[in-house]
Amino acid sequence: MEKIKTDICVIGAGSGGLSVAAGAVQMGARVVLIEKGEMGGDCLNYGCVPSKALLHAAKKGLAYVSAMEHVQASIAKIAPHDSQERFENLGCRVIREAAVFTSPRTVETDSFVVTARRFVIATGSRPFIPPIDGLSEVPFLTNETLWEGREKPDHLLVLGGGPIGLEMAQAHRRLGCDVTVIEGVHALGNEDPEAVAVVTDALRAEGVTVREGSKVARVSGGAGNITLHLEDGGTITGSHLFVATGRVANTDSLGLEKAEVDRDRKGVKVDAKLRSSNKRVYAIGDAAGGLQFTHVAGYHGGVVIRSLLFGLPAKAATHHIPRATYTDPELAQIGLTEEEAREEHGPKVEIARAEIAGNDRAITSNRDGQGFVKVMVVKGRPVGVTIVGPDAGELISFWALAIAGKMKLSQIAGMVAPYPTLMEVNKRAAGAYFTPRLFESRKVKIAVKLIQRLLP
Ligand SMILES: Cc1cc2nc3c(=O)[nH]c(=O)nc-3n(C[C@H](O)[C@H](O)[C@H](O)COP(=O)(O)OP(=O)(O)OC[C@H]3O[C@@H](n4cnc5c(N)ncnc54)[C@H](O)[C@@H]3O)c2cc1C
Ligand SMILES: NC(=O)c1ccc[n+]([C@@H]2O[C@H](COP(=O)([O-])OP(=O)(O)OC[C@H]3O[C@@H](n4cnc5c(N)ncnc54)[C@H](O)[C@@H]3O)[C@@H](O)[C@H]2O)c1
Repeated sequence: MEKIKTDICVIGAGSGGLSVAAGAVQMGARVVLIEKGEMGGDCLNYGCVPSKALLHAAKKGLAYVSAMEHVQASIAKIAPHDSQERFENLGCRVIREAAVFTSPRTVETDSFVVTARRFVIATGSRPFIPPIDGLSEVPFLTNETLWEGREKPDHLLVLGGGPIGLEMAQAHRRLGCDVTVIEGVHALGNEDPEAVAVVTDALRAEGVTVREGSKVARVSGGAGNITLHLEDGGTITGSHLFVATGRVANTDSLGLEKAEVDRDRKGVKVDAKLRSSNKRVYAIGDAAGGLQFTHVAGYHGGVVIRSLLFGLPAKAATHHIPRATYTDPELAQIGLTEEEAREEHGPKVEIARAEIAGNDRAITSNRDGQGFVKVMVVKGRPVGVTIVGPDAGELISFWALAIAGKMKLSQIAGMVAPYPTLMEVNKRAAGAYFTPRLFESRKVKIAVKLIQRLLP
């Protein structure tokens, strides 16, 4: 076994690990990066990239096989950016083996013993497979295997109506499959119910069957013919089953006990600085058990770099983190939903909103269906925004800046956006906050009348 001493050892070369490794090595630290699977992790190989590529191909009306080819071509185009070669050229020592802690300061792989001043656990997550009777005896797909298919499923059963389930349900429907989503509770259960209804209505209108509150008691059948037996006695049969029922952090086979790193059901237990119970070991991204998004893993990377390299106190916050589900229409959220805002701020919350249907660019491009921007306002500042409609994932970034920059709604309403753009809907929502104050105020009307009489 070769022995290596380094400043920073990063375990996992996904969105989080790569951000730390690239940043740290380019600022002069010695970095060892250990990856047991594909460089780029889930997002590039089994997550964001293939799912967004498939959604695009399906929207463009590509045939199934061409759509899957577009998926692989998209991955191949991005892969060099995350490749072993690129990271070695940056100066990292890249090891392509599985890492296990053997002590609080040592990690081992098949061929190496790595001692480091600091470790970063960025090992991501994997699909959670629910313990349903018979499930393990039938062939089923997950986000790790869905992209290998070259034969279009006749009828795809999607277990789980979260972002993964709904995105892939819509893509497959548009690729010509029959699709049934079976969701145990509510589809997109963490999101604003009014916005979710816009998405599920659109899916249903396209022919996706979405069954909410449906619990599966048992699974039977075999390849090409799988039956879900529901607790209410009903059955649903399809040709393929895609399981998208949540995620489990990859922390169970890392030897964390030897490293004196505590974990719980969600992942490695970390403080606000993303440090574990062993102060030399940090955890970021999906492995840290909080929000599970690529941009969060990248943000975590930036936070720990400040502390790893410069010893500066840096904490990870969540109030300014946006998220989006890329169905058509898209659903995006930052900060508090209406329900959360009312719970936290009570009667202090005011809601300002604008409808997509009132946006001229949406009308001219035929995208003026259902949808809205809803802004939760407390003392003149946004504390949360929900957007459902075309390009909601793009439109939410504007609010990410506003919330991170603690901007007032007056500043946002004062912004000039080019006409005609979808972006104007954001300004209109901010403006809606002032409408009753300006246009429905007796005091304003009296003041204007007086001033008009006095003006020369
Ligand atoms: C279908 C799907 C679609 C998604 N779409 C989006 C999206 O549109 N937008 C978004 O923001 N997020 C999306 N996500 C979530 C996103 O993929 C994850 O949040 C992100 O990949 C987490 O990054 P990470 O660095 O924490 O982990 P990962 O990217 O999973 O990387 C972890 C890496 O660690 C490696 N590893 C694990 N254990 C070890 C070990 N012991 N030794 C060495 N290496 C190890 C793994 O092989 C893996 O490569 C999606 C996820 C899925 C599944
Ligand atoms: N657009 C994006 O940014 C994007 C896309 C995909 C995934 N992701 C990330 O990946 C995470 C995981 O996505 P996900 O959709 O797998 O998980 P999820 O936890 O968000 O949703 C899983 C859904 O499955 C349901 N479910 C669980 N067990 C079930 C059962 N036995 N029968 C029926 N329904 C069941 C849950 O009620 C839930 O609604 C997301 O929360 C998100 O952080 C992000």
